[in-house]
Formats: sequence, structure tokens, C-alpha cells
Amino acid sequence: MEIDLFCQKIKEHYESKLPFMVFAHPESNEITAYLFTSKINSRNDNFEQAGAILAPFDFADNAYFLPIDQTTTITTHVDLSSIHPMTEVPLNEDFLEKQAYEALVQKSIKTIQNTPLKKVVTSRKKEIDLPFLDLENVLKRLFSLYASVFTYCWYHPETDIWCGATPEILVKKKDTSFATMALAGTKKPQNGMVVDWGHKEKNEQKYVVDAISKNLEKITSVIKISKTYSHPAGTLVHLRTDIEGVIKKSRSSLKSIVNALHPTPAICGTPKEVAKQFIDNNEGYDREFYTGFVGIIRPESETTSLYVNLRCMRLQPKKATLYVGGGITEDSNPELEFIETQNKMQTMLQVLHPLL
Ligand SMILES: C=C(O[C@@H]1C=C(C(=O)O)C=C[C@H]1O)C(=O)O
Repeated sequence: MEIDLFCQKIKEHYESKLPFMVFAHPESNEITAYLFTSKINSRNDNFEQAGAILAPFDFADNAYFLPIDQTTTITTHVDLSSIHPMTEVPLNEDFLEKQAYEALVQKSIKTIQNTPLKKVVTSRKKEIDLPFLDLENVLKRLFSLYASVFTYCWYHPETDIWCGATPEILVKKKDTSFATMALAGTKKPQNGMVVDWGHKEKNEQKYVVDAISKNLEKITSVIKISKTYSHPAGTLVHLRTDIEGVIKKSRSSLKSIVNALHPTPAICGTPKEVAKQFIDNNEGYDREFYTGFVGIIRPESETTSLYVNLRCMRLQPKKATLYVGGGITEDSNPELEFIETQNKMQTMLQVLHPLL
């Protein structure tokens, strides 16, 4: 289907207040939209039914799930070669927002120095007024951002619109084979220069590799861990290690692997419970679906792909709320951590640019 018509159909669906999930997998030029024919939010507590899922950071069987058998599916294509380089979108930051985030980072560093906490991922949200919501324009910009990410736009009348362009796989699974990744550490390379990773980034990423491999030990029979390498996400680069293997037959459900992984130290911290408690007590807002997971569940014999919901925003008719964070260790510098969140915010600002 031609892209203008595709976007127009999604807009009409939104105006009828019916749920949808529009998505494109990394390196694919195909965009698929599942247009749901009722407002249902099915329970799919065992993750056994095929459909689209959006789960919050505080995941406890409270994910939104839209079953594939109640959809009309439409597809379109983007020309990946036409993807234009991003230009920085100027951002108005209140001094108080900067001060509040840097104080949160400072408190995290102090807690790391004085307690068993080793790494915690802190975050903030940024609300931006919109004159109106031009959904067709948002969709076109979102799906031509860049190719290396999972891009999605979700709507349900109870959640509003959530969209994002995330570089992080939570899990890919087909039968008993799975793949995941440890993604952490962020740099903004200048003019395509090779990234020189420092101790802080290597360390914060290693926490993720260690926790993922340890948590998977109980449920996997084979586990392979790749070398760590630089992985681009738009104008930023992260450190990435691929982890793949085979799940024990008796533990092979998608649910058991999600429970073993989420929340990883890439978006929560280590030790997990201490970090989670710190976030709940200090972050001062509800992350909702940011750092939860989003994706498409397929039948056992096909590939299910779930992604960590990063570089994302919530869209309401007159407001966009952007969510960003970063991993804090004892080597963090509060001002640089604030700048890192600004850099990460650029992804969704690119989408909103013409509306600002
Ligand atoms: C928390 C975010 O990203 C995560 C944190 C990273 C970091 O601390 O360097 C890098 C990639 C993600 O795992 C975010 O994008 O908001």
C-alpha cells in the first residue's frame, strides 16, 4: 500500500478510538500495521497467544495485549536509502529540570559508594506542548528515522499513543532457541570517528553481561556470549554483547525467559532488587511503559521479538512526554549524565520537529 494511504488509514483508526500497533523490525523496509477491530485488551498472562504486547517497567502480568486474530493487517515500505542524516533539534531545558536530574545522579553515586548498589539506571521525563497532533506526519518521520532499530507506534484508548525507536532486544525466540543482548554505555562520536570506550562504559556494560548470563544459567542448556562491540543507534553508539543459546525444554516458555531477563541492569541496575528500590524511592515519577517491553509474539515455531522500550514517548492530543535515562556507576559525572539524556532525547525530538 502506498505510504500516504497507509498513514491515513491509521489516523482514521485512531479517530475511531480503536487500538493499533504499527512496527518495523531493524534493517527491514517493511512497515506493518495491525488494526484491531475492537477495544479489547486481552489477558495473555502466559504469552502463548500471538499478538502485539506493551508491558510496563513494573511488569507483573499487567501487560497490554492485542491478539493477532482480531486484526486487519496492512503493510507499506519505506525507502531506506532516502533516510536523511539527523540534524540536532534545539531543546529548551529548564534550569530546575537540570538541577533535579543532576541531584538524582549525585544521590545515586553516593548510594553506590555507601551501599551494596553497584549500578542504577536513573531517568526523567520531559513534557512538551504540541499545538496539535499530526499523526500522519509523526508516522512518516518515525518510520524513516534510521534502520538499525525496532520502530513502533502503539495505540490503545487506555494507554494513549506510545512510539519509539529502540536499539535494544529484550529477547528473540523461536522454539527453544533464543537471542538477547547486553547493551549499555553511550557515546556520541564526532564525524564518524571510532569510539574510544572508557572504564566507566566498559564497567557498566559488563554488569549487564554478567547479570544476564547468570540469570539465564538456570533456564538454559547452551549459552554463547559474543565479543563486545560498538553498536550504532542514530547519532549515538552503545557497547553491545550478543548472548544466545538454547532454553531447557522444561523451561522453554517465552514467559520464563522474560521473567529471567526483565528488568536487566541496562535499564534498572545491579543488584536488581536494590536498584529497583532506589528507583521507586528516588526517581519521583512513574516510568509506565518506558523501560518496559514492546513487540510481537508469534506462534512457537516462528520468531517472537520483544524489545526494551527505549527512545520512546507518549503522545496525547496536545502533549508529548519523552522518556530518557542512563546507567549510573561510581564513575559517573552528573553533568555528563544530564547531557547523555539530552542526546538520547534527540531521537524522538527528530520525530516531533515539524510540530514544535
Ligand atoms: C536508559 C536508556 O538506555 C539504556 C542505557 C544506556 C546507558 O546507560 O548508556 C544505553 C543503552 C540502554 O541500555 C535510555 O535510552 O533511556
